[in-house]
Amino acid sequence: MSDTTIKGFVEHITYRSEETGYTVLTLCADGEEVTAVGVLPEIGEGETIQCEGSFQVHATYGRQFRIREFSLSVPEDEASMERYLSSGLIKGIGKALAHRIVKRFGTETFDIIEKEPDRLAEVNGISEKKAREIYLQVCEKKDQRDGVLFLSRYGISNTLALRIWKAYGSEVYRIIRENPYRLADELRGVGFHMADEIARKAGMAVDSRFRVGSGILYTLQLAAGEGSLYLPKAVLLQRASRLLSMPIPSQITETPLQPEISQASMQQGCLEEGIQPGAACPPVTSGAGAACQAVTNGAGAAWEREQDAGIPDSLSDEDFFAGLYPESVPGSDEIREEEEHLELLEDCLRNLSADRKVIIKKEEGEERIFEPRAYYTELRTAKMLHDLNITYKGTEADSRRRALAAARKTKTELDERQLEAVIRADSCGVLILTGGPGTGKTTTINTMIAMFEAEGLKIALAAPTGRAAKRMTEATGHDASTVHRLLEVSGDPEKGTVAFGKNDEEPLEQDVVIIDEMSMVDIYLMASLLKAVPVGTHLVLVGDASQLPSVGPGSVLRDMIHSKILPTVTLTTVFRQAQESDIVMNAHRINKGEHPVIDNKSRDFFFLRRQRAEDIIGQAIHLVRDSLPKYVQADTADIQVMTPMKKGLVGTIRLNSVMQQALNPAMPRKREWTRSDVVFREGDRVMQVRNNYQKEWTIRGRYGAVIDTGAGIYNGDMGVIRSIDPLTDLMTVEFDEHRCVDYEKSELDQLELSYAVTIHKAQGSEYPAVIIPMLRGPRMLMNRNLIYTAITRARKCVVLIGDPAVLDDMIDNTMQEKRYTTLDLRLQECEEQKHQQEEDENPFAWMDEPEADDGL
Ligand SMILES: Nc1ncnc2c1ncn2[C@@H]1O[C@H](COP(=O)(O)OP(=O)(O)OP(=O)(O)O)[C@@H](O)[C@H]1O
Repeated sequence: MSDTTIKGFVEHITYRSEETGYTVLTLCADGEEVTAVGVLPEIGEGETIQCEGSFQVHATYGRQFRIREFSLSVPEDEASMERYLSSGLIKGIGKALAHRIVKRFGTETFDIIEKEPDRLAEVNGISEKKAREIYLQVCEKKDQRDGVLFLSRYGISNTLALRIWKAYGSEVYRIIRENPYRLADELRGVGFHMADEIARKAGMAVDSRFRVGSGILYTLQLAAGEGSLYLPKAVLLQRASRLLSMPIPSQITETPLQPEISQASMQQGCLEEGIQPGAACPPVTSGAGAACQAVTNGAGAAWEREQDAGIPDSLSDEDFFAGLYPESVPGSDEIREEEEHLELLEDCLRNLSADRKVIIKKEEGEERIFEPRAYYTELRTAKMLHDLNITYKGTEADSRRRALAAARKTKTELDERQLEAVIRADSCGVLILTGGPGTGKTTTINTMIAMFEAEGLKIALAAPTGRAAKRMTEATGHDASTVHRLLEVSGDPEKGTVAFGKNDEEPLEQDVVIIDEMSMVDIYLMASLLKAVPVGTHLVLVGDASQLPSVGPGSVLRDMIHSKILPTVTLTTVFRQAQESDIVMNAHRINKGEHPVIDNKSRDFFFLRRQRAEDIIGQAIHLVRDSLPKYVQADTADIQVMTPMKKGLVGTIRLNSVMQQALNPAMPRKREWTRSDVVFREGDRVMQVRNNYQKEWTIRGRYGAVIDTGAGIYNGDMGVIRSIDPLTDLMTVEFDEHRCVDYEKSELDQLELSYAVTIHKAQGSEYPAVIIPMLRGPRMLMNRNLIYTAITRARKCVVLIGDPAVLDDMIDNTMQEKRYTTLDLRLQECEEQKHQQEEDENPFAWMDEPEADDGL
């Protein structure tokens, strides 16, 4: 059908998607009403537009005009002008005033507004000030629309274009012409690839310094997404070259994976050295320490994100790693090209450093490149931890007495290390308590609480996720909150506007702060926490360093332990004995690289051999629906299937769809909503997938009376869809403790079906029974760390279903992606500085230093 041009004013906007800009509107053109559809920037009713496109007949909606090209016109006749001014687009002008303005100036109205705005004051009811405001608004609207239209030509969505316009205003034309990469470097939501596409359309050279510089910064951001806080220069330049599709200089190579130094081996070291009662310096996990670098498993979280970014299911290890290595030996031309390229990269890196966009540090035999925020956050975190880590001198004997009294009061038989931990929590500013499942961490925390309470101290308990906080509350009998809630978070983390009410100016008032599940705390949350903890507070950090690391950047728990600067007690005795819990014993075996016996003679650890994905899923459904609830005396909703991946034959996407059909099939009386092919049905199990601090919840009594209200639904919170109300257009989800939350359709992106969840998402939660499909997946993901984390989520029963060889391979696979972090090094630097300072102040102090105080 041939293109036509129509011009008219927007009489009514029937529908508009803010996300895509898709708009359905009624256009009044030559006295005729036309339904027009197309992707348009933000326009208002009353505006005059000119559109190019064609008339088509839609099967349901009939004849409509499909807009291909679009431009805004200044209203030309008096009626359009009046309509525009009174449409509400210009604040402060209503119908009557618009009428008076147009009556006064006629068809020259817009000329007057733009060129002689002062004359608006001639109209009754318009002061000079108001005239100026009208002028500014009209100009601003016009400029904004022109800007958005200009950006849309580069394929930028309207919503994003509007944000770009708000950030740069009319400077955007120059930015696009000179350096579109600024958008990627400075604005959330604009990635390097988008800026690169804009630059390509704007005709920018591929070896432009702006492009290379932006590529380097983007490479650092990607590394942060995988958990790293810096990259060694060689690694950075190689990854950046790959991103920029430029030759990879053969002078630089990267080792992407390396064996994990497991918690077990760290503990082994500790066992050998032991924690000698009376050791002068704080006992630390060591042994493997010298060899142990800040290595953590970032692979999983990163892999999950990459899956979301569209990596095909079928990607094999070979495919994945193929991209990581140079393919062939270069010839002389290629070598020259590589050299030039290396020079360009180095030069751009120097410029970034001069502009303070990166920090380059030479340490430990290499050059390291940090984003300034990452560098200073680690540095400040180390400094704050170091400052907090005071030893209350001369109190050791008192601390021991208090710890023993608390143990007596709670009728707890503490072993040597547990007692050591309680004493150090009292005598030190910072204590790290670490150990695997069943090693008595909770018991130790409870004794600490009793001790601090007896001293009349105020205690705060917190954990990184809602579920972990709930578990902490149950285990201690004391209220625990999320760390975010403790710090009185406000704002929206998705938009990067998080603020904490508790900080260095308004610190926490409690005398003792105990944080559980520390393995999930990333460096930024840690820094925010420490800011709010004043020196003199007792900070107790509890966690299992063998669990998956935090989703966010950093390797906080492991680095703190590895630094050997902070008092650390590692619990290694497993108190839950084999006859009582094979889950715990097997988890410890797996952590040490041993293979559990899978003869199904256990009461809580089972392996069901199945080869085909269909059989695995069928078996999982049978267990969830029929056998496990009775076996562990729990609700069907408490039996959790957890799997390594989102995609694939037994990934969460597929499992959720199949399990939904089996456990909560469609029925005429069950209402449902659909979002991106996923059906959300009344009765479905769902999980909140991001923190929403503002989301309000209500608890109602039997007859609907409100019993309690509050705000905050967190990433990982699980619930059931209770109702979908067609009248209010709201979906009500009931979370733990009967907290009911209403969701609008547009908020469905905050929820996912949760019949099956990824192991990463289940981190920090516990369930009565856990089912884990064992089917082959990417080796990078399927490692010991992951299976250890999955198994330790179960309280009463674990059922693995699939191929036993997969379990064996996971246990043997200790390869994981390296997280580049330096909190340990910074802590050591703080300590060195302290010694140096002491030495400078009194260079002969060592001469009259007493013999090492045994501390206890
Ligand atoms: N010193 C001890 N002597 C005997 N039993 C103990 C001792 N300490 C803890 N226990 C028992 O061992 C079991 C596990 O202890 P606890 O729950 O404190 O460990 P945990 O490390 O917190 O475990 P998880 O990480 O699995 O929650 C509990 O039944 C507890 O009563």
